[in-house]
Order: sequence, then structure tokens, then C-alpha cells
Amino acid sequence: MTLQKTAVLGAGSWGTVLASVLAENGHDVMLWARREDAAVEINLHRTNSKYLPGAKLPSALCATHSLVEAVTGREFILMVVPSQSVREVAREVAPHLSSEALVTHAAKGFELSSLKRITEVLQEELPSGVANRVAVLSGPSHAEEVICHSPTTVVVASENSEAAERTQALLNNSTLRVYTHPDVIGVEIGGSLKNIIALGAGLSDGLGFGDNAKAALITRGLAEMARLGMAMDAKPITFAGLSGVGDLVATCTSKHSRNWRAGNLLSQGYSLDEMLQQMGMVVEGVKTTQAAYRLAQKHGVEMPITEELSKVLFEGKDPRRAVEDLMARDMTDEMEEMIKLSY
Ligand SMILES: NC(=O)C1=CN([C@@H]2O[C@H](COP(=O)(O)OP(=O)(O)OC[C@H]3O[C@@H](n4cnc5c(N)ncnc54)[C@H](OP(=O)(O)O)[C@@H]3O)[C@@H](O)[C@H]2O)C=CC1
Ligand SMILES: O=C(CO)COP(=O)(O)O
Repeated sequence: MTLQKTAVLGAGSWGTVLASVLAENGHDVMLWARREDAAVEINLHRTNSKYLPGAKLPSALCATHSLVEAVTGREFILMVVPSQSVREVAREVAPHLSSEALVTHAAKGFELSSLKRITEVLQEELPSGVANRVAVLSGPSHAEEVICHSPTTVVVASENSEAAERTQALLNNSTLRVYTHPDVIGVEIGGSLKNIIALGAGLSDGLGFGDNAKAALITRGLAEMARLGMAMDAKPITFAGLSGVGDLVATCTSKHSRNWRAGNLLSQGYSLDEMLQQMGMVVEGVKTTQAAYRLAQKHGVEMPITEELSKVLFEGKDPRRAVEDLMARDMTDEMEEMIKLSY
């Protein structure tokens, strides 16, 4: 494809790695860092010591502290800030975007105040021509592995298939295989909800519950992810793909996952505030648990794991008691939804 002028907004772990991918693919990349010292470090030393210690970034990568400079004249904008800051950043860049710009985001969460998905937030904040073709990038992709060129697969979904294909062509390379996907709702919901289950997996592992418990969490977690997803108009099959079970497995079983590590710290007796302080990076699963619990109530959907985790995080419930309560639920059929659907 022709080389393009691109910008990545957010110089945390994932934004820095995605900017490196674009630079390695030959595109002109401007990376926006919120802190000026982070932009200076990237430009002077080609490192991002806070978020990617030890990694050497491509020499072609440029960083700036100015959002306006980052987006002006850019054809492709990849937004990689935490879910709760997407609206603020989108609002600030909106007047400076070219009417031809393609905006794709890679955040995994909901906006807590509105319970909206991130493409919905972007559609509200961006000029209408740009808003019509927003896309989402998701799938099992720990930044720490992508920067080392470990083989990785991701998906990009958009209501505008051309936007998905353009994003695919910009990012795809010999170690990062990018698939397109038509189900924006399912891809966004899967990528967000898996973080709740990963927090639970970190807790479960930390409490020494073993592999059976983790397999149960992953499988029953997937069931409740799909249940909420279907109530919100996602396609059920999407949860069997990379942005569903793929990312769920990667996040629940990896030492790289911040959500898994956060759950693990909670199992060691850290309070929620102490854990967040210790992590020093975004742990999307915390606010996603709150959002999903409210969405489940709104849509009348049962999400027992999410509900118990919410009690552990926000009401101080003992995690062992939460597991006992999950195990003591009324006996049921594993395929309860399927049975209801077939009668
Ligand atoms: N890390 C990964 O492997 C992956 C992450 N993601 C998703 O990407 C998104 C970003 O995560 P990630 O890069 O890992 O996060 P990090 O915690 O590594 O970095 C967060 C970045 O966001 C910036 N930031 C924090 N608050 C704000 C704000 N209010 N306004 C603007 N910028 C802000 C931080 O700036 P500062 O340093 O100044 O605080 C930092 O650059 C998340 O939704 C995450 O789930 C998706 C796939 C993989
Ligand atoms: O989404 C991710 C991998 O696909 C990263 O997960 P964590 O935010 O838990 O590190």
C-alpha cells in the first residue's frame, strides 16, 4: 500500500508499540505523548522507559506533546488512550482533523459515565464524515510480545468495510496478522469484558485455586460475556473469535496482563487503591466491572462472575466467599441459553 501520514494518540504500552509497527511498515508516524518528558525521551533516546522498559523503538518514530501537531494533516489516526479519556481527547482533536481522516481506536472498555462503547463515544465527538467510518482494533495482543515481533493476530471492525480494510493494510506485516470483522459491537464488547474475567483469573491463581478453577472462569466467563453481548446486539459467533475467546485466553493466562496481575495483587491482600497505585498502568477491568454490572442490570442479564467481582472490588467481599457463593448457585444446565432458545 502507499505510505501514509499517520498519528498515534497515547504513548503508553500499546500506543507506543502500535506506533512502532506503523513506523516499521514504512509509514510516517507522529506519536502523541501526554507528558512532555515522555515525548522528549522517545525523540532523544528511542525508548519509553516507563511503559516498555528495555525496548528500542524504531529510529523513524517521532513523538510530540502537542495534540494539534500530532493530528494536523494526518490521514490515519490511531487512538490508544484509556477508555475513560477517549471522549476528552477526541473532543480536543476533532476541529483539527482532515475531513478525509480515518480514526481507529484500540481501547478496551466502556465509558463508565454513559455506559457507551468507545466507537459510540467517538461517533458523538468526531465530525460526521469522520465519525461514519470509525473502526476498532482488538484481539489477543500483549504489547510486550508485539514489540518483540512474536507472531500475533488481531481484528479490526468497522461499519464501513473500507475503513476496516485500510486499517488492516496499514498495520498488517509478517508478524502481526490483521483480520477484518463486520461486528463492531461484538468485537468491542468481547475486548472489554475479557478484562473482568482476567482480574478474576489473577485472583483465582493467587488464591491457589488451580487449573480447573481457571478453566471454569474462562468458560463460564465467556458464557456471560456472550450473554450480555447478545442483549446488546452483538453476533454470538464473534465471541468464538480472536476478540472473544482469543483475547480471553491470552489475558487470563499471561504474566503480561495488567488485569491478571491486578487480580493477583488483590489476592495478596492489597486494597483496590493500593493495587492501582502499585500497578501504575491502566487496569481497564476495574471500571469495566462497574460498567458491565450496570449494563447487566439494565438489560436484565445474569452475570454472576461480574457481580461477585464487583462485590470483591467495591464492597470489600472476601474473594473466597465470592467463590463459595458462585459454587452454591442453583444447579442448572451448562447450555441454559441454548435450551431456552430451542423451546
Ligand atoms: N498494553 C497492551 O498490551 C494493550 C492495551 N490495550 C488497550 O489500550 C488502551 C491503552 O492501554 P495501554 O497503552 O496499555 O495503557 P498504559 O497504562 O500503558 O498507558 C496509558 C497511556 O494513556 C495516557 N493517559 C492516561 N490518562 C490519560 C488521560 N486522561 N488523557 C490522555 N491520556 C491519558 C498515559 O499517559 P501518562 O503516561 O502521561 O499517564 C499513557 O500514555 C487500554 O484501553 C488498553 O486496554 C489493548 C490491547 C493491548
Ligand atoms: O488487552 C490486552 C491483550 O490483548 C492487554 O491486557 P491487559 O490490559 O490486561 O494487560
